[in-house]
Amino acid sequence: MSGLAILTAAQMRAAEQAAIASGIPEYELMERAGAAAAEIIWRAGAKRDLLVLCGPGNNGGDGFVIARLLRARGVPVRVAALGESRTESSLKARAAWNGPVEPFDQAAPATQIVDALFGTGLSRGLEDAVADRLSSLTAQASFSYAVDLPSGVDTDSGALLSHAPLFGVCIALGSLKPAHVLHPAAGLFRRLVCADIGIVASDQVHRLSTPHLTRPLTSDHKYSRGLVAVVGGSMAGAGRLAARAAARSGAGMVRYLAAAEAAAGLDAIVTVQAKTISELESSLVDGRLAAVVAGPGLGSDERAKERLAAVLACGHPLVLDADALTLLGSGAAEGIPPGSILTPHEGEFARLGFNLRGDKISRATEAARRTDAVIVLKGADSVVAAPDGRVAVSSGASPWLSTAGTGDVLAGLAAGRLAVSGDPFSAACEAVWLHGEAARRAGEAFAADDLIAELPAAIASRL
Ligand SMILES: NC(=O)C1=CN([C@@H]2O[C@H](COP(=O)(O)OP(=O)(O)OC[C@H]3O[C@@H](n4cnc5c(N)ncnc54)[C@H](OP(=O)(O)O)[C@@H]3O)[C@@H](O)[C@H]2O)[C@@H](O)CC1
Ligand SMILES: Nc1ncnc2c1ncn2[C@@H]1O[C@H](COP(=O)(O)OP(=O)(O)O)[C@@H](O)[C@H]1O
Ligand SMILES: [K+]
Repeated sequence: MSGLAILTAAQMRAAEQAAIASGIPEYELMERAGAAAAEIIWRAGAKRDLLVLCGPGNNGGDGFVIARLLRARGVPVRVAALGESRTESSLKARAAWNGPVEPFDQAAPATQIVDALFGTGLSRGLEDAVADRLSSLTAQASFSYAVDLPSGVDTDSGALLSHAPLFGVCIALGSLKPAHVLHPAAGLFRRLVCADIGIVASDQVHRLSTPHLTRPLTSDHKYSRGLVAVVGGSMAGAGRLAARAAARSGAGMVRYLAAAEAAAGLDAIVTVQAKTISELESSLVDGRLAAVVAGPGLGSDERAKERLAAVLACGHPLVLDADALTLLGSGAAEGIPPGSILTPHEGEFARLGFNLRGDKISRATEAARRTDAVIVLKGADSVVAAPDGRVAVSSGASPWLSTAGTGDVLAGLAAGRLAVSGDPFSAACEAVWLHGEAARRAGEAFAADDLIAELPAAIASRL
């Protein structure tokens, strides 16, 4: 289920070198990049007047190619450069443009603007005057395009090294980079297009793609489709949200292991009284259990700790979220059964005590390696990392998801998908995608309960 590859700046350079070694000259890659970007711009803006802003490196070189090719199609093109070109290929592209080049700080606005100032080679923030002018020219244009990356973003972390405007389209060259999917950088464009320039990239790290789901077989029964248990705690509502999401995930059966008298809920969910530790332990002794969810509403007192210990000892694949993660704390690296999924948000991730720095993809990857579990590091950009190094990054989910209880829904959904397939990485990827799709269908100002109601339609869309 891999999607578009995501390469760091160094991996991109290595892929570029491999392409060059295979016989494609570096300048040919620049021509391909410029041609692909020019085509996208032509389709969007046709013959509207265009200003191309070119930087000193190869990103600027791409800009000169874009300018030349669109001029040849009859577009009124102006070019403004930030100083001299400094690379062999960009010098060649500038010479081939063979037209006037205005100083960057004096360029007048245009209907369309192309930011080809900096791409993957940006090593520090833009000077204030440059960043301000880029923002002002972009704000005045009706069509705006960032070539490869919006100038000012850190390629590998998605951090902003200097402030940058909002672009209409970002044209990623050759492959995606982390900044195309990680916030805040991923919020700097309305549309993302990836132009193929013939670079071969590993998709070990990729953008989350739409899953391919399957219908139950005629030979299936409720246990073969996957039995999920949700461990209730002191805040029963959160556990019930997880249980109800699991019940609409495609799994065959859901048991809710109640810590108190169970309130009425979805009748299809089998409520099992599991108030005491021995009741909980015996309810977890069932070889048919394919996934157990713990954490939503579990609580953080002594009783919660004992319940979590019973869950960790049961041996079934787990989905651990919320209070379970907080209780695990720095003990997360030990004792998690194989094939499990952990779904922390950034706060819970910090409490897991790995003391990891750096970008979100690297931190999630390292945590997956240390816990031997799939990590879903949630947020506006959710990173799903497997212990073997595979990573899928989701971005573009509805910000309306930032409402209480949606994480509980994700945990239940992940457990349901895990029970269906038994594969924790694909289950986590499917859950994140379905969660985002359900949010899209739920529209605005929804509650977590509304998200659950949309799950069957989200699943139906991928059968
Ligand atoms: N990889 C591929 O396959 C392909 C890549 N291609 C394209 O190449 C792009 C990468 O090109 P690139 O490496 O030349 O870097 P780029 O982003 O143009 O900038 C580097 C220059 O900027 C300078 N500089 C840095 N920060 C600065 C600042 N704040 N303010 C001022 N200056 C600053 C830096 O100087 P220095 O840091 O050394 O002082 C250096 O001179 C990539 O994004 C894509 O568009 C395609 O052509 C085809 C295939
Ligand atoms: N701004 C946002 N844009 C997109 N998705 C978001 C945003 N904020 C939160 N989410 C998603 O919503 C869910 C929130 O989970 P969580 O923080 O555990 O909330 P809760 O504990 O209230 O259930 C996660 O799946 C997260 O990825
Ligand atoms: K750029």
